[in-house]
Amino acid sequence: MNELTSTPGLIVIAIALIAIVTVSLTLVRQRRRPSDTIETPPTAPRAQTAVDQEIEIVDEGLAPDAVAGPPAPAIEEPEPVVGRFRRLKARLARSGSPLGAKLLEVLSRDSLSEDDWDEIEELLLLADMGAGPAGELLDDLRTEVRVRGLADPAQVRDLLREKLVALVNPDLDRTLNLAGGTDEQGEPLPAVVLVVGVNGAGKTTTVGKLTRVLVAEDKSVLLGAADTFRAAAADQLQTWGARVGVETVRSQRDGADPASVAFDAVKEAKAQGVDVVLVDTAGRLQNKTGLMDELGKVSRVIQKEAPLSEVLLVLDATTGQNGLTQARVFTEVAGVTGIVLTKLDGTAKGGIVVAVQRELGVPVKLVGLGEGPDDLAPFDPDQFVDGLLGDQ
Ligand SMILES: Nc1nc2c(ncn2[C@@H]2O[C@H](COP(=O)(O)OP(=O)(O)OP(=O)(O)O)[C@@H](O)[C@H]2O)c(=O)[nH]1
Repeated sequence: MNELTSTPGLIVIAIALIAIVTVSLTLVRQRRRPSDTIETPPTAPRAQTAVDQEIEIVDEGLAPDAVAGPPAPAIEEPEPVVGRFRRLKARLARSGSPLGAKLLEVLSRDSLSEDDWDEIEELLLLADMGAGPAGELLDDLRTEVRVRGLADPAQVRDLLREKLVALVNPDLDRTLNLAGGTDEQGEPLPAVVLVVGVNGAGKTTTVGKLTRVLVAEDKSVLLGAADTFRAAAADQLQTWGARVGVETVRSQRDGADPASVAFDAVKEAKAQGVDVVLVDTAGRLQNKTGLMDELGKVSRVIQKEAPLSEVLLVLDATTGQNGLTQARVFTEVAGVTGIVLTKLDGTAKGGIVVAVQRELGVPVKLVGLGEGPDDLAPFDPDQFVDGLLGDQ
């Protein structure tokens, strides 16, 4: 009989096969990234607290479920944040801003007549800069051109650039406050970023893009889907998170109390010791009182767990001056600390940056320049003005 087919031979072969399979499986498991195996933490029933009473927690579906997720797709690596604005600048130029080519065309005329100056003012107004800032810019420019006797279009253009940068105000602090602070025991708390704004402005997309920015900066992140108005919004957020291995706390119930979800998200972020928790909210309340009640409650309840580090108001740049009225309500109600101006790639109204900051007294901190996952950039006044003027 052949040695290999003898009983001891078969046993040796079987042992060798088992050993190979075991070693292979171990190697595969080790190679898998930890975020592929995000699991739902067990949800122990919790005792009713004062906060629970205020927010009338309906336990079913509200606990950190919540941290479930669709089957994890391959984890993506977000683009580095440095240099993003430079990459996206061309989109501003392509959006056909009247502050760009057309303005420069007027400025390059031999000597500027009264009609030319009127045309310049009209272009500034069309770009949604607002009557106040547009008038100031025009007066300043006119005076300086006359006093300095500037005739060379290139010099006038440089002066315009300088004045535009000054209007956008490079001195404002645009850094995101992501310092989490500590609790009474000196334990670190997560930074809590609340994201507010009217529906359709791009809140969920912005939270998704911001998650990627933070992941690219090696921060640990947790998401809270407090937009409970629309179940699809939570799904959308969860998908954004899952793409970069970030968990989402959400309710499984349509119309659950947003404050309750926000509370659970911050509580879970504390328990997990993550750096930043981003809370997405709904923006479709009909009136100011309703909005005030809901956002007030969300922010009060969050602060029982950790202070708010940032309240970001997401504004759609394409709504121009009309969006400002709604924006004002949010700033009154929610204590906004920074603006995210979305869809700047799709508007010829870049002047809205100036108007928004003037009207609301809050700096634009981030801008959305496209629908791609990494099309969100920290706002840079110099690069922005260059983009408007069509400098690549
Ligand atoms: N071109 C462009 N589109 C954007 C940008 N930001 C968001 N969008 C699009 O705007 C649309 C609305 O975005 P959402 O994030 O769903 O808006 P939302 O404010 O969360 O809306 P609700 O959940 O209904 O309150 C989506 O189609 C986004 O892809 C941007 O910077 N540029």
